[in-house]
Amino acid sequence: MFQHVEAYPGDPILSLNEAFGKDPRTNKINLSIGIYFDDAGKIPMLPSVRAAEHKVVADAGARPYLPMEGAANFRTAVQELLFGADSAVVKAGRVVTIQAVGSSGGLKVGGDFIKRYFPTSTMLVSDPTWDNHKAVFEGCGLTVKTYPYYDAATGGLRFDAMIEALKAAEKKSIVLLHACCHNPTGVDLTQEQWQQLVPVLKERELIAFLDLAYQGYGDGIVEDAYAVRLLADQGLSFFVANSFSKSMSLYGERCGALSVVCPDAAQAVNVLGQMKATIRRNYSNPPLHGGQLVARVLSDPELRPMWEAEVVAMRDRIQFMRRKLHDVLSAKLPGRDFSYFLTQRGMFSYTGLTAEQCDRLKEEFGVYLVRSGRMCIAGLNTGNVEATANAIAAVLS
Ligand SMILES: Cc1[nH+]cc(COP(=O)(O)O)c(/C=N/[C@@H](CC(=O)O)C(=O)O)c1O
Repeated sequence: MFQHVEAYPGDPILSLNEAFGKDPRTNKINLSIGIYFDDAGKIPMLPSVRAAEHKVVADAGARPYLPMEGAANFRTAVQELLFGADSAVVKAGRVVTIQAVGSSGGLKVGGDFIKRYFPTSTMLVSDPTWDNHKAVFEGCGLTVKTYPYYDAATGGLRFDAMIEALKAAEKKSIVLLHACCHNPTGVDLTQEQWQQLVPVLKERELIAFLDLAYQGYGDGIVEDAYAVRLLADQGLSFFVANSFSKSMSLYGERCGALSVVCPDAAQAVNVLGQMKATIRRNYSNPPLHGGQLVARVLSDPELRPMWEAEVVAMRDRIQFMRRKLHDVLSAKLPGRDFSYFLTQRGMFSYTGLTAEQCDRLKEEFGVYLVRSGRMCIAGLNTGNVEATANAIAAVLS
């Protein structure tokens, strides 16, 4: 019956993380999956989220289906977080926001919507990009191609090449852009470069699809929404998927959203309607609990500042570990340049380590990086940074 079903090779990130979990070594170090671990190596339950959960559980009652588009309080809170409390596009009724099953669900719903209404459009993603972007959008039936992005020679951005490629892109191409904290490279556009990108998007009638999975891990919660607010202020229509997995440490609660900025309120009504239909065809309606935690944290005057301070602390700890690893490695291998750990931002750094070197790190030292050479800095802590540096020094020597 299923003889033709081929074996699953595993996911480059999630299956590696599962392998880490099964690894019996007590000195193993997980720098693979994009999860924030605290200095004790644990996934935190943020105090603001715990307090919200107490309130939500105290008020909890029946568990009805949510509307296809999700809970109204969640959707409103997301719009304020992404676009700002005084957003003109929100006030004009031009923004559609749906609650999704993680931002992965938002990407999928967005991809299905695009396939139906822009059937000949190509999806352009950065080279490289998050491992699952290509799979999600190809799963929607879209053709996925890349635009130049990462400069392996400098550890930075090939901005000119990126712009040239987008200037040559077919009209109505969809351009996937990481709003901040690029995965896997940690290399972001500057605000000036975002400003230079806008006229190219307009001239070529390109449709931006922003992925904002790490809001707060770059420069700050508001600062990391810069690209979203710039494109909205500049009158562009675009998509933005956002996640609370990392910013609220709610990974397994699957809390994300998809927003679409439309040209006018009338079109927004129909876009919302067809988003609902697309959701119904995918998973019918989103989960209740996690979204209510998010809505409570974002809207509660006591919990919101608590959460914002918690995000600062997570960002600062990652920055501290970036500096620590840079210093320890530089001391061990003085001739090598590890400055990319300091210039790259957010949760990841692109180490330039080969797949074979990553294999050695895992097999010989129990240090897990994604085979692309991506390192999740948030997996580093004061207890494992020396061992990590020793392992990297060994495979580089
Ligand atoms: C850019 C990006 N977008 C979306 C997601 C999915 O987020 P969620 O809201 O939980 O559905 C992730 C997750 N990335 C990490 C985990 C994973 O691969 O699923 C990672 O890159 O390790 C991203 O890195």
